[in-house]
Amino acid sequence: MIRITDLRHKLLDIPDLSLVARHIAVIGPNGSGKTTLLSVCAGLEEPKRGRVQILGKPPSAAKIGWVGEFPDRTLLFSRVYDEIASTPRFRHYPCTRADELVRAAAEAVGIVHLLDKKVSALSGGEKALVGLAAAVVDNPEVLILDEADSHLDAGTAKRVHRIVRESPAAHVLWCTQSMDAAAEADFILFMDGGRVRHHGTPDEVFSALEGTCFYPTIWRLRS
Ligand SMILES: Nc1ncnc2c1ncn2[C@@H]1O[C@H](COP(=O)(O)OP(=O)(O)OP(=O)(O)O)[C@@H](O)[C@H]1O
Repeated sequence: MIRITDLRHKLLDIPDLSLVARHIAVIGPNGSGKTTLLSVCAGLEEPKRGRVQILGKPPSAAKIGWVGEFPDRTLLFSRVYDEIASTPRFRHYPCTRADELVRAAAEAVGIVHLLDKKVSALSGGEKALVGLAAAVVDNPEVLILDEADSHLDAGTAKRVHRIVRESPAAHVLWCTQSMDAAAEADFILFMDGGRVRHHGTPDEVFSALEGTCFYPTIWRLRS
């Protein structure tokens, strides 16, 4: 469970929210607080007031895989292999185990051909895939992705959605501007002005958003 209690931080104002669903999409207009909420849940920002508990622990104690909105700002190593290997190496895994994990993550994300490349030579979408491989390499308890699909072509985005859906993480907290992707989540948070304005299943949330630009295109076409 992800439990939010009396959270006040920057523009966020979320009195009480318990999230038990596995695949949770966070949607809402620009500047509504999605990234801020994900950053607090990932333990990257300490809230001014209130708290977030991830699986009964503070975020800093949970095993979290994080993919930021701007991979250029979050990838630290010059070689793709070293970026994906950073978590197993920080955890002092034996070299052979770290190598197995890196190759399995690269295989799952479809970037084995990039392993020996320099990160600086990659496209934006390739960097996003490297960030995803680095986030899933050591089977995080919770996977948090901030618009990880925004740089990707439609086919690659579909593959990423599948990887994320099939991830063994207890929760995937996923911010996206693709309402069609959000429609496949188990649970949706719709944010506006730092508050959670709607939450529930895709049916519940999107029925409240019918007639707005947040209604999924695939749903509009089928009706
Ligand atoms: N200390 C603060 N107090 C109140 N609001 C703040 C503070 N710091 C930043 N903000 C506002 O928070 C908003 C940024 O929120 P955030 O990046 O979480 O939004 P977002 O929903 O992820 O947006 P986008 O879809 O554009 O990525 C901005 O409008 C910014 O001005």
